[in-house]
Amino acid sequence: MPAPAVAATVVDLRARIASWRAAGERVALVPTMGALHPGHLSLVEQASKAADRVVVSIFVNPTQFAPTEDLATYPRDLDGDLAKLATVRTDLVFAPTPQEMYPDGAGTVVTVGGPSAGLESDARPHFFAGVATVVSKLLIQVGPDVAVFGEKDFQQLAVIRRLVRDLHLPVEILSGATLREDDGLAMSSRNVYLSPEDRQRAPALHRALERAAARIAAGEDADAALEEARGEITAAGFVIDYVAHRDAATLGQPQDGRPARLLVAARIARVRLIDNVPVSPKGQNP
Ligand SMILES: Nc1ncnc2c1ncn2[C@@H]1O[C@H](COP(=O)(O)OP(=O)(O)OP(=O)(O)O)[C@@H](O)[C@H]1O
Ligand SMILES: CC(C)(CO)[C@@H](O)C(=O)[O-]
Ligand code: BAL
Repeated sequence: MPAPAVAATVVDLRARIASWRAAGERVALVPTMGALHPGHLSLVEQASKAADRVVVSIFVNPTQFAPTEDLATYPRDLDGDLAKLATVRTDLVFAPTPQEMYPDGAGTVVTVGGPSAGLESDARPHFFAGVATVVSKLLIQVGPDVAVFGEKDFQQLAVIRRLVRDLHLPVEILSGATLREDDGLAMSSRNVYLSPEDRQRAPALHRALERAAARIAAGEDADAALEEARGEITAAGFVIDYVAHRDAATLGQPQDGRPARLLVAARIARVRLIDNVPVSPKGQNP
């Protein structure tokens, strides 16, 4: 397939989408920060099954980075991303500049309650307002029927579902399963920061979560299972931000009989990784 067309301005984006709308076509949006990997491409494939036209946004959103974080060094490779998108059906890439997205004087911030509290917000207090603001803008700019987000960013997914619900945005949010490397490490654009040694250690995150989830599902004490997971993750060389057992929908405390999730964020050297796995409700284990 040829490389997809690129729109850099909201005016151009809207003109192209208007022509599809005039033909009665359904539109899907896949928001990304680029440096695409197979996990992103799986979301694009899911989008192409749900709509006639697929828009992928590539924008490293400055408002979700703290001044101490990696905005300047975040991997960027638009040409490489376009070549990867040519292998799946993408009709349009929206790649705005920061000035296009946040024109001088832009001062509107979207904050979401509920699932934003705790976890990522404890380590990155600025994060969800930045994400909610840029995702609101993208949803308003594109006006898609569906938008697809990855379960890898599980709290982000819950925040976006709440944003869409609370603002009555007319879009269906779909989620895509986490694609993993063969050794279980969740694919992530930031994995390129890992040294070869830390790359060897990194699958410990997923292994520890899976073990703890199996123990909790088998009826063992959740606090003990989490403590053992923390020990394994620390032994692999990570500094833990959180290892948590939460209700999968609200991200509040887990409730008996409702789907739950184990979530982790941890740092190895200067690289911060996140991951999560499901826990089957009691009585529903294989
Ligand atoms: N391994 C994966 N499998 C499926 N979806 C993913 C995966 N990694 C990221 N995504 C999803 O892709 C979308 C864009 O994410 P983003 O561009 O931040 O990529 P990322 O790999 O998560 O990068 P980062 O290293 O910044 O976390 C998000 O909805 C995210 O949840
Ligand atoms: C949703 C998103 C594209 C907003 O910048 C980003 O947080 C991401 O890539 O997960
Ligand atoms: N995938 C989440 C984007 C971020 O960490 O900024």
